[in-house]
Amino acid sequence: MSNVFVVAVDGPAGSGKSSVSKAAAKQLGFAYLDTGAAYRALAWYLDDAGIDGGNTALVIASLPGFDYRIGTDPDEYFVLVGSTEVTDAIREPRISALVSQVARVPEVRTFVNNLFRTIIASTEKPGIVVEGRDITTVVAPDAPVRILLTASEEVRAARRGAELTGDAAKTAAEALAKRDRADSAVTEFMTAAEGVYTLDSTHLDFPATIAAVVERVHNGLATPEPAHTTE
Ligand SMILES: Nc1ncnc2c1ncn2[C@@H]1O[C@H](COP(=O)(O)OP(=O)(O)OP(=O)(O)O)[C@@H](O)[C@H]1O
Ligand SMILES: Nc1ccn([C@@H]2O[C@H](COP(=O)(O)O)[C@@H](O)[C@H]2O)c(=O)n1
Repeated sequence: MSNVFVVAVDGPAGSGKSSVSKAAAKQLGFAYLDTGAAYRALAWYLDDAGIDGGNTALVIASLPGFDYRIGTDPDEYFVLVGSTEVTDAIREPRISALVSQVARVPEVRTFVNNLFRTIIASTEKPGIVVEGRDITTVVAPDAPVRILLTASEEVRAARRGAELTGDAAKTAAEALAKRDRADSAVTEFMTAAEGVYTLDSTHLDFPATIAAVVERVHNGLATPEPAHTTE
């Protein structure tokens, strides 16, 4: 049984899950697991093979051949499908537009969740920050620190838009809202589940958001596990 300290972070698209989680993991000396990358890599793999991601039977049949690896060192992040590095390719708007239809397939979710649990259990660092949409509720509901990282849709769109210019910014904002709508039909990440702390970064800058996550972890580390009693 692994003693790794799990920090579970969920939230909508563009809420800062990956950038904040990665930075927090670096500060804490923890590993970092980006779960969205697995869904993105599967969407890339299907697209590359010319398989329609909307064809559920074909998607399920493709799972045994999906050879996926991800780096969990926050300083050396990479994503591999077979021997192909897809770290950047899976961020392309084309893949973002395809990913939700793959993520809605229950067999896909079971497949990747098993992968995530294996990765978490084999972490060699004292802790791991795991981010996605259903980490606080499905993948690691018993994590000692569970956070729903959110921000208003306008602020998330503006932050994404700041990475782009002109029409690309508008298109990205629309794509972000569309993806949240599709993903919301499958997982609940707009409202925190019971016991999950909501961190709203709408009015927080990047360093303050990271500090808020790190502080929760320090508090969690300082809180002893409840004593087991025998009757
Ligand atoms: N508190 C913050 N203040 C300002 N910018 C922020 C803040 N948090 C995150 N950002 C910026 O917002 C953008 C989106 O963040 P990020 O890519 O980490 O989101 P995400 O939730 O992982 O998105 P996705 O689900 O689409 O992968 C990035 O440019 C990031 O640097
Ligand atoms: N736990 C998760 C994580 C992700 N998804 C799906 O993957 C897509 C990409 O995720 P990003 O975090 O990289 O934006 C996301 O839009 C979801 O469709 C998921 O279902 N569960």
